[in-house]
Amino acid sequence: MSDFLTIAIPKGRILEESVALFGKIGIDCTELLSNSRKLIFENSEQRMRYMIVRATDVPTYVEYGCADLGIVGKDTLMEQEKDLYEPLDLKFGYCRMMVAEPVGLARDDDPSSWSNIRIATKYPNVTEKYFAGKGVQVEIIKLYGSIELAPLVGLSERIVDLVSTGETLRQNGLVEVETIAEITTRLIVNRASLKTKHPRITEIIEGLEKHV
Ligand SMILES: Nc1ncnc2c1ncn2[C@@H]1O[C@H](COP(=O)(O)OP(=O)(O)OP(=O)(O)O)[C@@H](O)[C@H]1O
Ligand SMILES: O=P(O)(O)OC[C@H]1O[C@H](OP(=O)(O)OP(=O)(O)O)[C@H](O)[C@@H]1O
Repeated sequence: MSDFLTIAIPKGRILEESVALFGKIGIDCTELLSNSRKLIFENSEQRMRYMIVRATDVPTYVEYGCADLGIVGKDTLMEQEKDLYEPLDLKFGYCRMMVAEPVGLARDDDPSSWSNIRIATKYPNVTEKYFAGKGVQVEIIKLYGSIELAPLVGLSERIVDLVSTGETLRQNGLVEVETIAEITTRLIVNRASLKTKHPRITEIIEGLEKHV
């Protein structure tokens, strides 16, 4: 079993592109698209295993070595700051991590006036670092989804969240204030696997590199 290479792939919005990308280098994990309740699949001929996990859990499985490789958004990596090797930007899943607020609020670009405001977000660590870097103290309210609701009902003044089409902001009367980071999907590798399974992992990295 230990000579198998295991890849952790996130369910959700980057699943299909991840499966398609691996397909281009001859790694067939289309079983992951089957909507079954099975969480791990094996291809013994190729000595490969694929596991399907929540996007936010991918770094944990890779850090502990349960998966040798993983696919995950840069937003998740920034938030978790785990000790992982991140060799490749896969260039899909593009979005931006933004500060946003209700439209029509007096927009004030002087960060010192932002002190003591409440910010709702799924990304408390990134948010804290970002505002600390500006010398601004904020109160962070951790949420798990539908972040755009928070300023509409008085839970926070601003939000930090991902924006891709901008439709969720628009439909909820919010506007972008500033960009924290541009986000894409990354390949991550367990540091020990990189040594013990070096040839196979290098082959995969070099193969993927040609298709991104
Ligand atoms: N508009 C977007 N909103 C959210 N994520 C996006 C968007 N566009 C691209 N992404 C990328 O897709 C990744 C996975 O998002 P997805 O919505 O599938 O999972 P999640 O709900 O964030 O995670 P989890 O299910 O673990 O809570 C994000 O981490 C981000 O890198
Ligand atoms: O700019 P847009 O294209 O509208 O995309 C942005 C929205 O998509 C994500 O939410 P998701 O769909 O993952 O749901 P969630 O709020 O439950 O996390 C993100 O958190 C925004 O709410």
